[in-house]
This record gives sequence, C-alpha cells and structure tokens, in this order.
Amino acid sequence: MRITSADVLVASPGRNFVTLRITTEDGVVGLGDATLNGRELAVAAYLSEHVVPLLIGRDAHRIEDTWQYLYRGAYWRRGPVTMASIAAVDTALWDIKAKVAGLPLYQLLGGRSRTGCLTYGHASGAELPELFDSVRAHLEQGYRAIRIQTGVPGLGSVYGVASSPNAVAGADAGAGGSTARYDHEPARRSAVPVEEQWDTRAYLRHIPGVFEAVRNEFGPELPLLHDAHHRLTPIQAAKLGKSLEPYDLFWLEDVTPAENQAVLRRVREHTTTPLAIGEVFNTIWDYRELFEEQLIDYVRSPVTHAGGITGLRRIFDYAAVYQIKSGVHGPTDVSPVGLAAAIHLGVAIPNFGIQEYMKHSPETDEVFRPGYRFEDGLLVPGEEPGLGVDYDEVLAESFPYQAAYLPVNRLLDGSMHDW
Ligand SMILES: O=C(O)[C@@H](O)[C@H](O)[C@H](O)CO
Ligand SMILES: [Mg+2]
Repeated sequence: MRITSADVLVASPGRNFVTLRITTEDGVVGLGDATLNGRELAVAAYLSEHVVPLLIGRDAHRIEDTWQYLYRGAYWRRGPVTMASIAAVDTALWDIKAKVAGLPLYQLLGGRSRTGCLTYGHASGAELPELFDSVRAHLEQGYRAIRIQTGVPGLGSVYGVASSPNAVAGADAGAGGSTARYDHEPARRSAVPVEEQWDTRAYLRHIPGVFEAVRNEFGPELPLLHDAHHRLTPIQAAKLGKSLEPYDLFWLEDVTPAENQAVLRRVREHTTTPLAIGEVFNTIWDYRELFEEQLIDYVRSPVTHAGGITGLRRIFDYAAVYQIKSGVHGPTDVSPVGLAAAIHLGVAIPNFGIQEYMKHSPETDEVFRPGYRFEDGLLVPGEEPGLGVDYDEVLAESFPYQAAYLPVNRLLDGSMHDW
C-alpha cells in the first residue's frame, strides 16, 4: 500500500500545532503530531523539505523499516526536531495500519490492559486561596490527581501559575487568549519570549508550606504532583525532595536540567520522593543511566517527541525492567493527535503510571475532533478505527500560524537561568 502524498499542516487554533497527514494510494489517511512548542516551523521545514519527499512511494505498512530509515538514514541522530519529525511519520503510519485493520489503535498494541488512563490536571494559584479554588474546580471536573504550582513571594510571574494578578504585563492572555479557563499555557504569542524571574532560595523556602497547607485542606489521599521545571542544582533538588517527604507526593518532576543524568544519583541518595523526568528527552538512549541505576520512577516523554509509538513503546518496555512507569507529557502543546496516540499506548502497556491532561481549547478540539473522552478522571480512547482524530483542514486554515515562544528565565541579578 503505497504512500501517495504527505502534507505538513501548520495551524493555530488556540495555539500553534504542526500535523503530518499521510495519504495512501487507496485513500487511507493517517495523522501524526509534530508540534515542538516555540520551534514549530523548524519541524515543519524538516518534514516538508527532507522527509516528505522520501515518503512518497514507500509502503505505508512498513512502519519499523520507515522508522529505521529516517533515524539511521539521517546520519545526524536524535534531537527534538528529528525525533518529532520521525514521531509524526510513525504515528501517522500506525493510524493508517489500524484504519486498514478496522480497529482502534490500542488493539494493535496488545489490546486493553485497563479501562482508561488515569490523568492529572494542573491546579495553580499565585496565593493559597486561589490555589485551593483551582484544586476544587479540578476535583469537580473529576480529576483524581492534581499538580500543584504556586507563586513565590517576591517574584512576579512564575512557571506553572495560570494568569494571575502577578502576571507579567502583556502576558496575561495566553496563546489561546483563554489561559484563565484552560490552566497554565506558558507559550505566548509575541515576537520575542516573555522574561520571567527566578530565585531558587525563595522558592525552596516557600514550597513545603504550600504542600502542608494543601494536605491540611484536602487530606492525605489525593495524589499530588509538582514540577520544579529544571531549575535546581543536585543538592537543592535533594533538599526539596526531602522537605516534601511528609506530604507524600505522587512525583516531583524535572528537579534538575537532566542533561547530566549522573547528578540524579545525588538526589536519590537523599530522598524517597518519587522522581519524574524526560519531557525534553527524545530517545531511549537518553534514559539509559536513569533506568539502569534506577534514578527515576516515571518517564515523561510523549509520543510526539520520542519517535512516535514505536520509539516510546520501546522506552516503556525498557523502563518496565526496572519497575519504572509511564507518566506521559500532556500539556496543550501536545496536539489532540499526540494525546490520542498517548491514550492508545497508555491503555495497552503493562507499566502505565499516569497521563498529564491539560484540556485543549474549544478551537483546538473543533479542528482536530478527537474521539477520546475524559470520564471520571480517566482519558478513554474512542472505538473508531485508528487514532480516532479527524483533522478539519478548511477550519484549520482560518487559524494561521502566529509566532509564539515559551518564556525565558532570569535570576534577580539579570543572569539567564533555566526556564
Ligand atoms: O510538565 C509540563 O507540562 C510542562 O513542563 C510543560 O511541558 C512546559 O511548560 C512546556 O509547555
Ligand atoms: Mg514538566
């Protein structure tokens, strides 16, 4: 079954997305997500200039061979642009294979291991009352696990806090213009990135009290998560993990900028708070030390950035050897195509942990028409053949790409810091 066309679709229904649509000679259409937040056009160019011409005429059923052809064949391996491109091709080919089989994709991945994927939502507030309201709103929507992010005294806009009185001037309307209703959307439509401020000592002093207050208000059972967003040194990370132990976190995410995987040993020596890492990783190789030395508990890579279903399933199998579970990245910069792929994979794999879920805007869902449902805190795949996502290209064209960037971070003395 030959591939006859592949189209790179860039649109901004609420925020920017890059979607690959592959069509076969008998008219079967598959979709893949290639969105790389703030660097979207680099992936679009990689796909349209260097990958699409290689796809025409290939057998759409040869998923593994195409993966190897694009990975080994590029010579320049790994990296987010390459791996998001391969992910889009791989996901679209799985979508096609499942449609040809007449089955929802999870059936080709081994069938259901569970009803649906347990999700966590993003509660946030600059101050405690606002944070508590946000937690309550998430509980009312059915979420059974919640990420907690708050402002830090003395700092302005801080990572993870939805539009607030402290928001940086001009940055209070999110990429979709709907941040207040749709959680924290850090990408901003602007010609240059917004600048945020950071002070690690102020953060480390503040955050344990926030978790103490949340536990006092909401009790011991609710699974709570927190994202430190790559900002700490190993010893600061160890200190944070230790100070949060009384509050029994489900996980603490991205404590250090994990390019240097060995530093996680230091964190692990000091704390039993579970660790999640990997949203900026792209291959199985990036996890080798972390898995073999059992330095983390959850894998954060999404289908979109880790070489597709083929790449991520292999990472999960490797993780399972060490009792490490999935914790797939799912903010709104993963499109409904990428999220659907994660849900199909998540209901099938044995070592599922949790799925991040930040609801897409209505404009996004109108363009992508996803078949999955959010029910009782779970994401449940649809039963239609394939991924169950149906891209409305005509509607998408009414939402042209708009430059948008993730923020950058500076310490109070003006030096650049990890965001
Ligand atoms: O855990 C998360 O969802 C965040 O770290 C986001 O991926 C990041 O803000 C980029 O959108
Ligand atoms: Mg994160």
